[in-house]
Amino acid sequence: MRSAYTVEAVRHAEAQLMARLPEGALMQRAAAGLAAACARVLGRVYGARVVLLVGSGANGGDALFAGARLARRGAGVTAVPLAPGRTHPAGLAALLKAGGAVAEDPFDALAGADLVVDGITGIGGHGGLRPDAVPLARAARGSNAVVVAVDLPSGVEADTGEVPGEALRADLTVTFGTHKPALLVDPAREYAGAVHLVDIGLGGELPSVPALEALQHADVARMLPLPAAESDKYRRGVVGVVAGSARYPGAAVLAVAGALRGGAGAVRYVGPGAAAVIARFPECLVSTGRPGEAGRVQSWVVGPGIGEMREGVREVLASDVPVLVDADGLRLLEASEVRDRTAPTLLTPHAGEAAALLGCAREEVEAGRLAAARELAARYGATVLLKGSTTLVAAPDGGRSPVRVNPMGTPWLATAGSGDVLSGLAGSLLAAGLGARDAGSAAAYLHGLAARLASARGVPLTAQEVAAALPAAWRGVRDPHGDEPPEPDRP
Ligand SMILES: NC(=O)C1=CN([C@@H]2O[C@H](COP(=O)(O)OP(=O)(O)OC[C@H]3O[C@@H](n4cnc5c(N)ncnc54)[C@H](OP(=O)(O)O)[C@@H]3O)[C@@H](O)[C@H]2O)[C@@H](O)CC1
Ligand SMILES: Nc1ncnc2c1ncn2[C@@H]1O[C@H](COP(=O)(O)OP(=O)(O)O)[C@@H](O)[C@H]1O
Ligand SMILES: [K+]
Repeated sequence: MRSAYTVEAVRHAEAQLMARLPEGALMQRAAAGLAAACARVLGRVYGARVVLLVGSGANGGDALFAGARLARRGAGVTAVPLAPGRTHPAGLAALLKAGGAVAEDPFDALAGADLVVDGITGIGGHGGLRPDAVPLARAARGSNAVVVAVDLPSGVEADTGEVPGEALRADLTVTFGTHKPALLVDPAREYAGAVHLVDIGLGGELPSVPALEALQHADVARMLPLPAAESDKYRRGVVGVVAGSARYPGAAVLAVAGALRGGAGAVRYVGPGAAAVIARFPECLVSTGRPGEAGRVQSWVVGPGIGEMREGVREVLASDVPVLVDADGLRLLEASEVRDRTAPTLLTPHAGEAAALLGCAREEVEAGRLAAARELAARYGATVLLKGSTTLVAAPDGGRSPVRVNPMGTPWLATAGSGDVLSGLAGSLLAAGLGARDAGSAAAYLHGLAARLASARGVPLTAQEVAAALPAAWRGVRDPHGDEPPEPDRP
């Protein structure tokens, strides 16, 4: 499990640690890790031209001390102080002593740089880049230099992943002690580039519950249901799928395709797509009546492509088993039908659906995903899986459990019907006995991994191919020697 902590938690942990260490020791650890990462990026330090963008806080101090280390190894290092007179004094002195200098013309320096180090703001920054920093950030991005951000790309909000104004776009972010939410949640995550975590000894001082957590292969492998010797199809769990309509028969097929690969012992399909489903999946139990008449299930999935089937949503929400509501189901539900449930509910909106549920604009959800997921979970008393470039899973427990962020996706998933596959898959995991938070986050993980496998080397994928790659994804997470596939190329 990887985790991310808020600024408050980081500052508290740093204070505890600093109280036991000589003054400046922590910053030296950070600077050493930063300089080593810069040296790896440069390949050859001697003769390299390095420009430091230096803000008024300790983030600038890190940049200056790392610059001093690079200067001692023969790099030509110049600093661009953004708040002259408030530059970290010891850091600046160290840089000058090591042979570095203050840049005479910042834009000339940036134009000729091999490496730019962004030390404008870290966890203390708020409100986006200030006007004087904007042209420098743009010049850095417009140069041929590799841009390395210190702790965070300057201009992003550490705790939320929001980007309120302009921010600096980095190729690599070297972060200290722990990830911060902004490094895992879009839009900020986009600005960070690759992320390298430097251990500065903070681990033991951080609280046991982080703000965010991201599953890894081993975590998912532990959650996935395995049939035991005594299992039969009913004990493994039956998932009921209410999906599709005359207008969208494909949604029924795709949701069932996901459900068949989620570990439940049987899939019951209920709705007008029964003929299409049985033609494609003879292993599915189908009926055309009402959900309440279809026989017992251990979970329901309701919503993909159901059009105006309001009655189906109402009936399923009135049941006493876990329910996943997706797509049209989210439009048709009454908030009280969700809030009054005693069994778990998992809502799986994309940003547009989340905006409709919250009564705000889609852009607002996309700009503040973390806040939107938490707010939805609180308002509906349901677990919320917010889909999109960053998929988040928030539980309705007032922040007691960390929000899960899915590290395993690919923009190739932005293809029609892939959400239907996800809903079936997550519903199947619910039927197999996983809690809503685990079912949602494990499903998003497998779904993302399947998509990465199916789109390997940059091949467009279809929703059916995502479903077909799910067995390979299960195998992948279960393989103790399996490598996690690299992040797909981002445009
Ligand atoms: N604590 C530790 O032990 C360790 C900390 N470490 C490092 O310290 C970093 C945190 O340092 P920090 O607290 O000094 O804040 P920081 O991110 O440098 O920025 C705040 C300064 O910027 C200013 N400012 C604010 N907003 C701004 C904006 N939009 N645009 C421009 N300026 C803006 C604000 O001044 P203002 O002008 O508002 O008075 C303030 O002076 C952390 O990220 C890590 O890198 C490591 O060395 C490990 C040990
Ligand atoms: N830019 C993106 N990057 C990564 N994943 C994405 C992106 N856009 C969409 N997705 C994923 O693709 C799926 C799309 O689901 P959804 O929006 O419900 O589409 P549909 O209704 O067509 O099935 C979700 O799993 C979502 O997280
Ligand atoms: K920075």
